[in-house]
Amino acid sequence: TSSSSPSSTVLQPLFQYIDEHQDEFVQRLGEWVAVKSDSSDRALWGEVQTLLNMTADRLREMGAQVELADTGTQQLSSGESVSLPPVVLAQFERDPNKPTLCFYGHVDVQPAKMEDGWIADPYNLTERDGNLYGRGATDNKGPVLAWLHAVETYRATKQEVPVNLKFIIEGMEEVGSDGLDELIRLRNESFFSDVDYIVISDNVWVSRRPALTYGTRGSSYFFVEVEGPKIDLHSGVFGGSIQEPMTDLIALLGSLLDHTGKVLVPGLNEAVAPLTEEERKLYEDIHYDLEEMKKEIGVKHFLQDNKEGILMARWRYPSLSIHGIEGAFSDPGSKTVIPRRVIGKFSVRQVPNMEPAVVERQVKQHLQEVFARHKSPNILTVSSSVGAKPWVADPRDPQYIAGRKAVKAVFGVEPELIREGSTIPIAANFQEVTGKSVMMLPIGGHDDGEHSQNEKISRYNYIQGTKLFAAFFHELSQLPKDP
Ligand SMILES: NCC(=O)N[C@@H](Cc1c[nH]cn1)C(=O)O
Ligand SMILES: [Zn+2]
Ligand SMILES: [Zn+2]
Repeated sequence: TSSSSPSSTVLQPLFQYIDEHQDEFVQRLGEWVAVKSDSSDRALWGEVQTLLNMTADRLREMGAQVELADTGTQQLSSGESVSLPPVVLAQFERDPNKPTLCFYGHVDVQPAKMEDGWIADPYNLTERDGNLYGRGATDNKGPVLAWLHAVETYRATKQEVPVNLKFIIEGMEEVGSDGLDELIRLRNESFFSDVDYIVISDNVWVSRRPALTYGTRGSSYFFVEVEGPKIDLHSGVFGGSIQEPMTDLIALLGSLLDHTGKVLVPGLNEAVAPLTEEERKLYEDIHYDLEEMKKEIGVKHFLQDNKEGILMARWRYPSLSIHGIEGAFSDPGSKTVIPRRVIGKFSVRQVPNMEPAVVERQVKQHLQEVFARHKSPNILTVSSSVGAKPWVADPRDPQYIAGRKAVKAVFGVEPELIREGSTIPIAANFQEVTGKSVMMLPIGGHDDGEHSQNEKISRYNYIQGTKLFAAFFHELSQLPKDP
């Protein structure tokens, strides 16, 4: 059995199979990218469901027992309620002598349109210079498939998978994982009862070095609606005589943060966990090339002037980003309109020890106070969604030892220990509700452009990442058993 063999003997045939089947793995990624599973657009939830079905079918073909679990309904602002896409829960045959690993991932994506500046159709996976371009290539279809292919590799090479495996795959992550927290609570005593480790691969490295991730920021998403006249108006006719909704909105949005990036909502920064010396030291060893990163994203300078400052701003301090204005005139040309109703959209990334419910209250109160000072006749409505908590794990947990060994086996280097600025809405729930060890094992490159135009994963990362997951199963099975 694998438990008595040296790692290289076990892993070599697996790695060879992965190398030899890489074109099939890329082709399957193409089939998945072609499904427009954009969860932010309710009209595309059918596509989300299609991809969840494809995932379920693939898992069944590999021998898993699969359930498409109901996650309830979502209440729309109109009062109507709509059924949420289900969640794929899969489990392979269980051996009580093996540790149990549960992988969580998502198959929904952010929106993508050619006119946003994509070089090729975002839903047609395109390979150029060793990179596989397409929406969801790295976030998160590529990594989800890499886990499936790692299992397939063991089966195809007739090696016993050395861990018990469970999969939880959803289609609503990009909009806050609606319904998933409740499902986890409901299944805590059943599906999760025998799980030892939960692993997520939904982020990217921070440099060219592989990484293990032990924290994510939380997030609350806000909608600030300002409603004025009952119809859009001619700015030449009415301009100067009415208080315009857009002017109110811009003032509200402008009150949220200053030019240094500091969030100006009273009380919001007070909860932030103080920086300890031990934590500060962790940042010293991380590789991060400021100059390269500036070139890559096309900025002249960052708000901080050193590596530690930038990474801390991304991982351990809150931030506020303004995303867009619905109802504003945004087409090319010069329409001289006064929009009657506009909705500003922004989100606040949160860190330990911030609480989304508290942040949401503070933000709403701040906006209402600013608006009241303007004495506007317009109507202000502020609502929020997502409400995801930050997550931080203990990187000394045994799962991180297995992760480190797997990285070493595939890439020949030690991984960096990093945190992540984006949000996995369910990560903190996994840890709090199930009490299990949670780790993120990313395979995406630092320049993959999650959520951006021309998102990609490199063929190298996709294929080596598949090997990493195959090696991780093995290394996890080699950890000393609990006394
Ligand atoms: N790959 C993780 C990711 O992109 N998560 C989203 C989740 C989210 C947060 N607020 C709304 N959706 C992210 O933007 O971090
Ligand atoms: Zn993701
Ligand atoms: Zn994402």
